[in-house]
Amino acid sequence: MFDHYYTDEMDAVNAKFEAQKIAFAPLSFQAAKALRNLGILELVSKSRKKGITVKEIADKLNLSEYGVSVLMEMGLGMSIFKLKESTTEDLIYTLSKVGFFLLADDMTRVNMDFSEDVCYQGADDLEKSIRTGKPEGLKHFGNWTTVYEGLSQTSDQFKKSWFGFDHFYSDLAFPEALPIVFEKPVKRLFDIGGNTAKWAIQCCKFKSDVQVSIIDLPGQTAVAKENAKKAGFENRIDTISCNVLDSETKFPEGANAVWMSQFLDCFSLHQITKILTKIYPAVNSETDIYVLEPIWDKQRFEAASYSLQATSLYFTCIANGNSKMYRYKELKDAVEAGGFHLEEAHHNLGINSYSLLRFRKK
Ligand SMILES: C[S@@+](CC[C@H](N)C(=O)[O-])C[C@H]1O[C@@H](n2cnc3c(N)ncnc32)[C@H](O)[C@@H]1O
Repeated sequence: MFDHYYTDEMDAVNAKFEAQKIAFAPLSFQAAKALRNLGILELVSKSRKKGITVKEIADKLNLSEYGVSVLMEMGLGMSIFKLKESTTEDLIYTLSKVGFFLLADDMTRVNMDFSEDVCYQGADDLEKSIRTGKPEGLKHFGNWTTVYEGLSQTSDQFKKSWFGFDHFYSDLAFPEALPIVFEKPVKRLFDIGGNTAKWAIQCCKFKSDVQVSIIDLPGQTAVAKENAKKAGFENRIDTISCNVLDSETKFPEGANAVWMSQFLDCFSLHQITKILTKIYPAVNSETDIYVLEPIWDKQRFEAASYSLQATSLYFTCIANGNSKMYRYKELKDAVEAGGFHLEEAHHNLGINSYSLLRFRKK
């Protein structure tokens, strides 16, 4: 945990400023997005140390000086721009470090697109979601109980930002997870929540004799099957369509390893234990159960913890109404309550500090 989670050292002047940032957060978010999407950040970046005026930006981008001025002034307040000392009447803007990250940092881009295309409208229903325990914001996209039921039917823009977000985070941890999982011989691996088959395909490329079964909802297994075929692995990757929460769902037997990446965060702690209780009879004492998750109290950087804390709210108002990004102990305890015990934990996988946890039957 970061030290300042325990202390309150900020002076009142700065604390009041922080409170205003929250009070105006919807507007500042939209301003930053407009600065990025209208090409203003890029133009200011290209002006380098020389800097650029509102008039120059307005002329180059064919926008009104009024429109550019309100965005630039808010950007100055948000520390996206810095002013250059000048003798002229006009303010001369340069790009700050914050502006650089908004323009060029992948994590910031992926988070902003996800906030805009997946979360923004539904965030207005957050309070209601907390009261009802349902993802009240999901109705903006379709009439589903969870986002996973409708994922394959959402708009291209929604899918682009949802998958961009999902893949950005887990993809970076996969290369470091592969040698750990395949340290021991794995002939058959079950990938629960295997989604687009990204992990399954990487397993097949990494190990020439592994067979992977993807277990997921029907909309996702159809896409996974297609992707496995395109990658030339249709004989080594099969799919099993099911809802893991249905009472009739039984997990197949015969896996040396069970893999769940960014999967358990789709469920409440109670449901996590229930899923593990279902896996229990399908595995033996030699089967390794792998859980790959970004855990907010295991992050090296505050920006990463903050991203995860914010992602939890997406689960509340859009995804399902009852899950979140977990703390290490609560996640470990929920899995262990299903009849397993933790064998090893690797933290800090990939640049986003994923945790890879290996469990076995008690
Ligand atoms: C966040 S994605 C993770 C995808 C992938 N494992 C990764 O690491 O990028 C969660 C996956 O779990 C699946 N899922 C969610 N609820 C499910 C359920 N009740 N039964 C089966 N699969 C489910 C979703 O369809 C989705 O493919």
